[in-house]
Amino acid sequence: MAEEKKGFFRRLVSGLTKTRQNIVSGLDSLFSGFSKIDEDFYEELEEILIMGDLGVKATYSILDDLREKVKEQHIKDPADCKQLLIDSIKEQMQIGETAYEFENQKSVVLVIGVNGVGKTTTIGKLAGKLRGEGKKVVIAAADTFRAAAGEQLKEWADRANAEFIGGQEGSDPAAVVYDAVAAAKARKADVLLCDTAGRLHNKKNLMEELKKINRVIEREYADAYRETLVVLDGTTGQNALSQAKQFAEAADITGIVLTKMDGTAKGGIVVAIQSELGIPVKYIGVGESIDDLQKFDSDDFVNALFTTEEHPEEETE
Ligand SMILES: Nc1nc2c(ncn2[C@@H]2O[C@H](COP(=O)(O)OP(=O)(O)OP(=O)(O)O)[C@@H](O)[C@H]2O)c(=O)[nH]1
Repeated sequence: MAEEKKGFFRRLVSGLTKTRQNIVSGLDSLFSGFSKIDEDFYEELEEILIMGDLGVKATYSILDDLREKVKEQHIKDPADCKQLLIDSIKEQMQIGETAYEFENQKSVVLVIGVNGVGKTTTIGKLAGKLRGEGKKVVIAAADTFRAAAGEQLKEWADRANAEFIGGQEGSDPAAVVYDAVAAAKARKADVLLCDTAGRLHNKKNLMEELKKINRVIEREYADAYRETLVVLDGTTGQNALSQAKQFAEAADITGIVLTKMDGTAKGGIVVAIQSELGIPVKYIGVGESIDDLQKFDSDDFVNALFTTEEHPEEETE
């Protein structure tokens, strides 16, 4: 278990290389370049956090908290601020215990996201993870807007050895979910993963579609635990934050999956998303292969971001 956690942290650190270089190299020169903690110091820190995509709101809260800590503890040397800053970022992201109950009981997971964010890949990875734990998984291709999306999803379902239920292009997504629920019941599945639409330019249709799907699940599969995950592309920075806000208006989101965290210098967006929206980031994608989906832990994330080792051998605690 400890070995597993170590490997996991190492992968997280290497996945976050670009984000880490972006934020931490700036901070290192700030901490070593300033001889005292003055307004210029705070101004530069503000700029680094904003450029790192932590978002304006989270940045200001972190700065306020840091100023207070510096004052209370009579800190004079900028270098002594580093740990305080790490603590402030961690505190900013605290939104209570993140629950993964759907993994351990009969459940339906609706996965929402606009095209190209990594929705299909995420469902495939999640299916692979659950199958690895011996769970029975059914995947429903209820995003019937694009036939190619269904084909891709089927490939992932085959790879993960999960049951696949699809529909014709343009068919009713709720009908696909209906069929998938029937299949899940017949096979006594543990988790039903539903790929659903994410056409944000037509929020009213999206809301109607999700409502219809929800009605089918409530009627046909009332005893299943419900989870609604929004998939966001981490490389899109602030745009991901605004997508999350819009989806939160259209559905009861229970968690967020942030993908492509390995390919971006904008990983700081996870701080903005979690602290501004109060919706837990449950998983992050740090690569394209089936085991590149990790449960998100904000303390591990901040530790990985600030680690100075390229290949850490140590666990975080
Ligand atoms: N590096 C990296 N690439 C990812 C990750 N997740 C997804 N991708 C890649 O992003 C691209 C889009 O992923 P898809 O899963 O097809 O995205 P989608 O949201 O289903 O898009 P549509 O099929 O167009 O609806 C693919 O090339 C994936 O391999 C990740 O965590 N890291």
